[in-house]
Amino acid sequence: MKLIGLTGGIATGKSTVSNVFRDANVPIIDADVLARQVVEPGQPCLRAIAREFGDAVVDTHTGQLNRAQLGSIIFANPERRKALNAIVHPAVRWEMLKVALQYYLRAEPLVVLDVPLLFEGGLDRFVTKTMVVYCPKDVQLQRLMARDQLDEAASHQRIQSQMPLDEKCRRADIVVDNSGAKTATVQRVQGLICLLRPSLWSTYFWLLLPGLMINNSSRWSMPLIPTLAVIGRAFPRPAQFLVANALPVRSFSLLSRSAAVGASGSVTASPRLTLDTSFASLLLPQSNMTNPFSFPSAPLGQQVRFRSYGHEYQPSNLVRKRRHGYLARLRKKSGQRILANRRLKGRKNMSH
Ligand SMILES: CC(C)(COP(=O)(O)OP(=O)(O)OC[C@H]1O[C@@H](n2cnc3c(N)ncnc32)[C@H](O)[C@@H]1O)[C@@H](O)C(=O)NCCC(=O)NCCS
Ligand SMILES: Nc1ncnc2c1ncn2[C@@H]1O[C@H](COP(=O)(O)OP(=O)(O)OP(=O)(O)O)[C@@H](O)[C@H]1O
Repeated sequence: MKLIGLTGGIATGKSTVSNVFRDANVPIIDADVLARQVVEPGQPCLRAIAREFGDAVVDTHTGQLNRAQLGSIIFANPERRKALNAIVHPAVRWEMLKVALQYYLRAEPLVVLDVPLLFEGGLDRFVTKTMVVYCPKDVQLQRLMARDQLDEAASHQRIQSQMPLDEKCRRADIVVDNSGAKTATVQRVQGLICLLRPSLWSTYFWLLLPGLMINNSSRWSMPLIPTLAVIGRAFPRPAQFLVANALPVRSFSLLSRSAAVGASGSVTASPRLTLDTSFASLLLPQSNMTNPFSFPSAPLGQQVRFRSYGHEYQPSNLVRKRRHGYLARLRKKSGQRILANRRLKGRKNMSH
């Protein structure tokens, strides 16, 4: 499993980048989300915070942590911040480890660890690659002030509570420039995702490795971890990390025979692929509505020609798409590189 450590300065755009990963069906372990979970009412961390900072930081009516008040205390005082980190960080790390293990057992090839304090906490040692989201200081300040409704002094305090962004960029394996428009960042990250996705073989190799290390003489240890992975896949992903929409809707020309035809005219071959009927109708022979694979959009009794007949050169769209289509490109490393390059160049069409 490739673990990408995603970090950056406060409000430089980590969530914006992690959303691109999420849309590409890459699981995210979000430290900010976990840091909120471990201070829910009734959690030991919340009791420890109340002991350390006084009951005033807990809302008497709801029992929730008063985040604005605690924020104003810790961002103004490095000692108090250290005290809070000492309470919250061990619990967050434990949660991160548990979720990462679940993803490992599910044989997820690529997982993102979104941690604002990745370098400060020394967690960069445990990830395969570190990725820093960068934007210039004045842009960062403006975005932070606008998003959190903070004045300039308070925003400066928050920025200075973290390692300088330039230092993070120096330590990073990958720097994502988010100083321009969001769409440019999204395209850049989509290209990176194609390059970062490990091949099936390397995923399988890393799954096998612990089995080999446990006992390399036992023939049962080899398939142990992959078997666990298959079992793990049977369980749903941890609820908070469920992906809202797996893949962007796009046209695929490879129709499976089991494709289910929806009432709206869209054809779903699997939960991950949505087929555009306007495109697919060019490729499938549809004789009439009694055909179980016909489209609701085809008029009753109308014959739809699959191809024209003649003696001139008639390239098959189906064969072309099978050889050079999007799915064919995804299958090979070289194809993935082509897609990544086209994304980076901002091409409108990814493939044939
Ligand atoms: C102080 C708290 C209550 C303020 O809550 P608030 O809702 O205003 O901010 P939120 O949690 O959304 O964090 C916003 C950003 O602030 C920065 N930040 C948060 N905590 C810290 C910290 N201890 N040190 C430096 N920066 C921090 C991060 O960049 C984070 O993305 C909260 O941030 C907190 O509990 N922090 C301690 C836990 C922590 O370190 N979280 C960061 C990830 S582990
Ligand atoms: N390229 C961009 N152009 C304009 N606004 C942006 C861009 N990227 C992010 N923003 C805005 O900047 C703000 C901060 O972005 P985001 O929440 O993604 O940062 P973050 O690094 O996750 O913040 P935090 O450290 O607080 O978790 C948001 O209001 C977001 O809409």
